[in-house]
Amino acid sequence: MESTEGNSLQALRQNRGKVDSGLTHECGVFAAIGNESWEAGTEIAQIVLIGLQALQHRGQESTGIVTSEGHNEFNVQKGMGLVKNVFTNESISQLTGVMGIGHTRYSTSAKSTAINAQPFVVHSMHGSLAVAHNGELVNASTLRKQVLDRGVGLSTHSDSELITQALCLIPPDGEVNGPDWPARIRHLMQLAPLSYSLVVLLKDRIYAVRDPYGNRPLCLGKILASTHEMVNGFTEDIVNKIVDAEKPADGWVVASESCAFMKITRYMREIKPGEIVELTRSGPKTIDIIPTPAGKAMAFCIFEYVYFARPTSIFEGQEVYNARVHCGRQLALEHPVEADIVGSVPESGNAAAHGYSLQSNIPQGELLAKNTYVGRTFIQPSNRLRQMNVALKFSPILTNVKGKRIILIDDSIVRGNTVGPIIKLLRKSGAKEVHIRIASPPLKFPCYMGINIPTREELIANAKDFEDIALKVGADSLHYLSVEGLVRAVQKDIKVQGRKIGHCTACLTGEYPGGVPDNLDW
Ligand SMILES: O=P(O)(O)OC[C@H]1O[C@H](OP(=O)(O)OP(=O)(O)O)[C@H](O)[C@@H]1O
Ligand SMILES: NC(=O)CC[C@H](N)C(=O)O
Ligand code: SF4
Ligand SMILES: [Mg+2]
Repeated sequence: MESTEGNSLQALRQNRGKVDSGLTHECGVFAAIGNESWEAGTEIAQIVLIGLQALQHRGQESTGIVTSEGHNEFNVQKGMGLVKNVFTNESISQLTGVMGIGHTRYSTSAKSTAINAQPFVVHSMHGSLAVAHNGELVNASTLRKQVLDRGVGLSTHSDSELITQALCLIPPDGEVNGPDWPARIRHLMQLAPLSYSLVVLLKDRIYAVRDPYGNRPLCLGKILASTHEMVNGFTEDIVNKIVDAEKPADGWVVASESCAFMKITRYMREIKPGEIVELTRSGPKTIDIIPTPAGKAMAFCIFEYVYFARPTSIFEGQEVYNARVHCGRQLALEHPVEADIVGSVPESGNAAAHGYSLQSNIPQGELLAKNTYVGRTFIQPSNRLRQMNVALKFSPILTNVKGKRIILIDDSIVRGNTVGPIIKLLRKSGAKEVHIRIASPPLKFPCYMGINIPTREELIANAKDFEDIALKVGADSLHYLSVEGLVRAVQKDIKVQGRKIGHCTACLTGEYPGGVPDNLDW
C-alpha cells in the first residue's frame, strides 16, 4: 500500500519519473482476440508482446500482459522496465489464452513502482476484470471519493486502478441478468469524461473505450487470415492484395497507435471519440458512442502530432509524418530566413525540417548524427553535465556545418536543455549563422491528461527573460510556429467522417478542454 500523505495532485505527482529534457510520454495499450476457431496457446500473448514493443516509445517504466483462456482466472505477467527485459520465453509460456491485453507505462498519477504496473486485475462478483489505461483522470480525486464512499477499498493511488474499481460498480439503473458491462462503461464515462483510452479484458470479451473528447488515440486492426502463409513465396505486393481483400480475419487487435500493427496485423480504422467497441470471438461491434458533456468540442492531443507518436502512425485519416511536414511548411511561411542548409535535431524534428526545406527551397541536409544508444537525458546536477549529455547524444556533421548559414529545426523546446548546447556545438564546428525554428508554439502550461509536462517554473517559455531567449541560447534568431499555424497545419489533411474536428492545445494556450483537476492546490 502506498503512503496516503498529501493527496493534492502535486503531492501525487512528486514521484513520477524525472528527466532533464524533453516531454516524457504517456502510455501504450494493446489488445488481441482470436476468432472462434483460434486455439488457446501463447500466440495471442506473442502478438500482444510484438504490439507492446512497437509501443515502447510511449512508456518505458513498466509493462504487463494479461490473457484469458475463457475462464474466470486470468494469466498475468508484469514487471518494471522495458518489454524486452520483462518478458522471457518462460513468462510468455505462462500466458496461454485466446485473448489478451497489454500495457507500456510512463507514470502520471502514481509512483513508478511494480504495484502500479498495468494492466490492473480485480476479481469481481462476476469474474475477473483487467484494465490497461492511457491517460489521466482530470477528476480523479472526486471519483476516488465516490468509489471509496461505495465501500470499495483501493490499494494504490493510481487513477487506472480507480477506473478498474469504478467498472465493478453496479450502474444507477441496476442490472437484471448479471453484469451489464456496456452500462457499467457508460456509467464510468459519465463519472469521468476525460482522459482515457482503455482496453478492458473480461473472461470472454474485450472492450475498447475512448473518452468522449477523443483526447488519447486508439485504433482497431485485424489479425490477417492465414492465407498470408499460403501465399508465401509471392512478392509482398501480391501478398498485400490478397490479404487486403474482404477475407474473414483470424482475429482483431486494438492499439494506441497503428505503428503497432505489423505484418500479420493490419490497420482497419480509428476508434471514434466516445466509442465503446465490444470485441468477441465473432468480431468487433460498436456498442455506443458517448458525446462530450454539454456538446463541448473534441480535444485530440495535438502533441501526438508534434512529438509523441511514431511518424508512421495514422491519426484522423493522415500519417503523422504528413502533418509534421505541413508544420515545417507553415513554419517556413511564418518565419523565413536566408540560409544555406536546413537540418533538424533528430529524431522528431526530421519531418518538420523536410517541410521547411520544401517550402523555402533551401536544401535539406543532416547537421547532427544521433547516438542511438544514449537514451534519455537524466536529471543532472549541473549545466556542465547537461551539456556533456547533449555532446554525447549528438555529433556535428562537419561537411554540412562548417562555414554554413544553418536553419536548425526542432519540434519543441521544453526546458531548453537541448537547444543551447547544440547551438554551442554547431558554432564550435564552424557554423557561420544558426537560426532556430521550432515547429510548435512555446509550451507554457502543464498537462493533466497523461503527459508529464513539467511545472510552469520548469518550462523555459515561462522564464522572465523569455523574449531574450535567442540571445541566451546563442542563436542568431529563434522563432516558434504560431498556435493558429499549428492547428491549420495539423488539420489540413484530416479525413474523418460524421464528426467535428477539434484538438487539445492546453499546454500552449492554457485552455483545458475538460477543466483543470479538482485537487490542484495552486
Ligand atoms: O527543451 P528540452 O527540455 O531540452 O527538450 C526538448 C527536446 O526533447 C525532445 O527530444 P528527445 O530528446 O525526447 O528525442 P527525440 O526528438 O529523438 O524524440 C524534443 O524533440 C526536443 O528535441
Ligand atoms: N501516461 C499514462 O497514460 C499513465 C496512465 C496512468 N495515469 C498511470 O499513471 O499509470
Ligand atoms: S495539454 Fe498538451 S500534451 Fe496535454 S493533452 Fe493537451 S495538447 Fe496534449
Ligand atoms: Mg528531439
